[in-house]
Amino acid sequence: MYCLGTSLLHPPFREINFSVIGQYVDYLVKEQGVKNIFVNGTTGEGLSLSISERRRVAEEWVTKGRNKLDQVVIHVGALSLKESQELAQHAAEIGADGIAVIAPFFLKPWNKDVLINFLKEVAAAAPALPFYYYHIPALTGVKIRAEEVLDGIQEKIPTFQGLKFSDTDLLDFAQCVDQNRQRQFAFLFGVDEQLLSALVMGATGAVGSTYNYLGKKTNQMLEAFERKDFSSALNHQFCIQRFINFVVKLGFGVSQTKAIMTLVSGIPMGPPRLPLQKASREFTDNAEAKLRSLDFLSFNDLKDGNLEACS
Ligand SMILES: CC(=O)N[C@H](C=O)[C@@H](O)[C@H](O)[C@H](O)CO
Ligand SMILES: CC(=O)C(=O)O
Repeated sequence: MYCLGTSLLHPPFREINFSVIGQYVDYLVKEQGVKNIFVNGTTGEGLSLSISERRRVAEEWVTKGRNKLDQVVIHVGALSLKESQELAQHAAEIGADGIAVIAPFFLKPWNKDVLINFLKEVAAAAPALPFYYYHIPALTGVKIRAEEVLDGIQEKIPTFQGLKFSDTDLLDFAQCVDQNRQRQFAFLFGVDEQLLSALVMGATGAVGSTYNYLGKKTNQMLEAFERKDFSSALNHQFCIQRFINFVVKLGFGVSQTKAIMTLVSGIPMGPPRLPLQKASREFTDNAEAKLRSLDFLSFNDLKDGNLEACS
């Protein structure tokens, strides 16, 4: 069974608008079929929030998601080990389902052992919570291969539950799977445009920004893959890629995700925080036209004779 996590939260507005989180939960569950949430990660600008904001955001997702969501995993990574531990402990107190941690990215661990020592100290602050290592080398600058990090990790971190792998190195990803076949780890893939390839390599789930608004489409791909209908799965992946490729060429990142999600869901995600800049009007208009042409934003009048439509 695959769990399709979305990455969230988009803190709506520069001052976080906590009041839309309940609506956001309902939208993801009902409209996108997404019931696993990854809070305060990349897309949620977790590292741009203060510690007290991170705590409140986590609380709000856990509370509003109760009896609606399957899992709420809180990203608790920080440069300060102490803050990271405090967030881990808080996640346990509020009843989150797991915690995830990125590598510290200013003063960096230079080898696997040092990185694991850091992760271990965070995990120990929440000894009853499943722990995920969030591998995102392009953003942290910590390039230690995930396959190395996983080697022997369970002995060091007894709560180790899995990997969130946000990198395009499928050799590294596949080796993580292959070398841990006897263990019940979760292998969550984080490059949405390549998810199908990762599924072939043994991914057990996915966490990504586009599942906010392409969750339903991605679920169709997961279902096709599960019933071994690989040609349909590939068609779904191509459709998703047509959109991602289009926005990547315009310049795609966290700000643009917020703009698209506001457009598609109608829930105001607000602008990002500095140092990010709000997506331009031109970007949003182009992205909207593309979503319509692919029928990701369904408008009946477009369906007839639309060669590009994906649904
Ligand atoms: C670096 C980054 O933000 N990655 C996101 C999550 O991990 C992905 O969901 C990408 O936004 C997506 O794959 C499009 O490239
Ligand atoms: C996209 C993602 O995985 C994150 O927000 O961390």
